[in-house]
Amino acid sequence: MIMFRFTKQINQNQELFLKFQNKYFIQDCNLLMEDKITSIITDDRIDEILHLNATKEELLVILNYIIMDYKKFQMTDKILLQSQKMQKLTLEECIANRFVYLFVPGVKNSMDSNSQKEVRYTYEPKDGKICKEKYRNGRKTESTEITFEQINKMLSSFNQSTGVFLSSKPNFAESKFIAPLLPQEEVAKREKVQVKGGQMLYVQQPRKNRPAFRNYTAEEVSKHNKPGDVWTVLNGKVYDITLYMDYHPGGVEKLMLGAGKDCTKLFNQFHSWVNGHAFLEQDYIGNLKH
Ligand code: HEM
Repeated sequence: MIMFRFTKQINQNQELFLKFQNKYFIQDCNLLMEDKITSIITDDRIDEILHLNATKEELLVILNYIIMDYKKFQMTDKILLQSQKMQKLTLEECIANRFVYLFVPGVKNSMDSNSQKEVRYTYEPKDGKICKEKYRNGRKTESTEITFEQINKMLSSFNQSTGVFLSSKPNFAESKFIAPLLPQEEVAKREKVQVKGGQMLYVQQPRKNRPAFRNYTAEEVSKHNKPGDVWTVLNGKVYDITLYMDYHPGGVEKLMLGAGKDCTKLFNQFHSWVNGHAFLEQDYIGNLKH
């Protein structure tokens, strides 16, 4: 089991110092083992790459993806990869050297690398795709498959200097139907609200007056934009999210921003890692007509 392990120190300049060290560990005790898992431990979460069958290229893409996600989450581009001797390294060199430091200046020191992280992600390359799973307090909450192509696309549209996806820029020509993005400060807050009940309760709700499954125009969708009758479009699919309103961890107010609109960009601005369809499958009422 290989652990790429970030541990953290604070230097004199109060900079967060994540040490990414490819040593051979058994999780939580420093013993040698076989190549199995690449773990990346940061402040808020632990990322594990199950890379028994992964090529170097796949490992590189996954690491890139995690670092991008971390930049996005921390709203920073200030992550530096350095060698033991403080020389700047590329990610490729890091993988080859199997020893690298990650610097994230200006982030508060809150990590205890041994403590149980609330959020854990695992990545497993399988048949040309990556199976990404999310666990919250040990319980699996999401499972998504991402292709390498999708990741490469995301990486190329990721604006390294602002931590924002370039493709998320509002297009004013279509802005009437596309829910507008929110300022970065708002995204950084990431407040969760108290929801009515769990996903199970939402799934079990009786569904009445469900419209027929068909293709809808943007205009038709836009009429369903009031509390008690809310539709939205996510990745070309139309959902009646009236019932979901009370179960959205980000709250009703945020969800209403996508009411009667295409919320895909807004959705990705806040949580591109969430598999929206998995949550809303029951309220999938059709596709958007182009
Ligand atoms: C329409 C489909 C949507 C679904 C199925 C959905 C689902 C979710 C889920 C599952 C979470 C918890 C995420 C986690 O624990 O990592 C979440 C959180 C959140 N969502 Fe949404 N969401 C939707 C739309 C939106 C939109 C349009 C916004 C726009 C402003 C938004 C804003 C938020 C915020 C602020 C949080 C809390 C912070 C966070 O967990 O990052 N969501 N949503």
